Amino acid sequence: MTSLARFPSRLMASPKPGVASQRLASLGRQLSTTPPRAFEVKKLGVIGAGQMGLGIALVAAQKAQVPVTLVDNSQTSLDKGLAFADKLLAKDVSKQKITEEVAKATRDRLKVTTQLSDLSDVDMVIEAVPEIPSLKEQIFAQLAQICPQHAILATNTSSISITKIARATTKDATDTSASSRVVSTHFMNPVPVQKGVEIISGLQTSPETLKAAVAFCEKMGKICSVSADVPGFLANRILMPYINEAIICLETGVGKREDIDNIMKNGTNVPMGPLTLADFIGLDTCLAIMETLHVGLGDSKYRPSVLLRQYVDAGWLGKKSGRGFYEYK
Ligand SMILES: NC(=O)c1ccc[n+]([C@@H]2O[C@H](COP(=O)([O-])OP(=O)(O)OC[C@H]3O[C@@H](n4cnc5c(N)ncnc54)[C@H](O)[C@@H]3O)[C@@H](O)[C@H]2O)c1
Repeated sequence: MTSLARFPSRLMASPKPGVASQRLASLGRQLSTTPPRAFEVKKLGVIGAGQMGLGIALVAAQKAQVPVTLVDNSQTSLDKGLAFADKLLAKDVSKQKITEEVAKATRDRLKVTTQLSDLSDVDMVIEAVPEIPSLKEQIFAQLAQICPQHAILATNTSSISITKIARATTKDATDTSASSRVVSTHFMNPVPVQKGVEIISGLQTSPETLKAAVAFCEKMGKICSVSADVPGFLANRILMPYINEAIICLETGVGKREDIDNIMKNGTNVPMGPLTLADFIGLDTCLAIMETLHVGLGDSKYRPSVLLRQYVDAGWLGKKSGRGFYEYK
């Protein structure tokens, strides 16, 4: 049996990938006209127990009601993540949003491990490790070996090329057996609250993989938007230059941090100002996305603010490190 013959044809990439816009239009047509396939995610793996991974694992366990294996290479992150999950579930019970039975069933579906090899029996994996291209590529190369040959391999990247991440699954670019199953499910922060998910296909991604990703996110109660694999996709192509400009305003003395946040919060009806939002997202993540936009689109208008880089150099990463543009206990 050839390596390709082992894989269901429904998960193979189209042999003739077109330009991003043509592909997006064609995927949109297929999404609306092709009947759903029988692919079902019965078990999920999530990699990275940070703010995004934990949220994805929790919502999948609660809303999609699937068992979740949560992997992190740091036991401290796993302990912290589970403690946070307990806190969120207890809060929902106390507010009568869910019953104690639902909270217990959700918690029982979460299993944690430090071993990536424990993902050998999942139908889908969602990776949420830091926004470092080489780290994601290294993980996807391993996932292609570890996960079952039908498993959807999704990344929560904010801005890195899905095509490039998919490329890391194989040394033979003509073998799309694993790369056709790579897709991006870009959840918004905080995952339990934000409804939107951006779904992005790489050049190798099969339409069936895209559909399966959309179906699972919908099962998690999310509303999907499909965008093309260009740096920043849709959400961060629009959001990050806004945050970066706010930081440049702080850097160049156009306004104080409170004034910058207050005018945007009270003037555009958003729940928080851009500097608070940057702290919430993580300044390292913001810098990584701006760098991807700057390099990937080759336009100086995406140059990261010098102050943003300095804050990251200082380890002032926002809420998660206790200090960013504001101080946190
Ligand atoms: N923070 C946001 O608002 C936001 C929003 C959407 C998407 N994202 C994206 O989600 C991803 C994760 O972001 P985050 O904010 O949750 O980061 P985070 O720093 O909060 O968490 C990352 C986790 O990954 C773990 N990790 C690091 N290396 C690992 C490895 N080799 N194997 C397993 N686990 C490893 C870390 O221990 C940590 O727990 C990034 O790609 C980011 O761009 C972030």
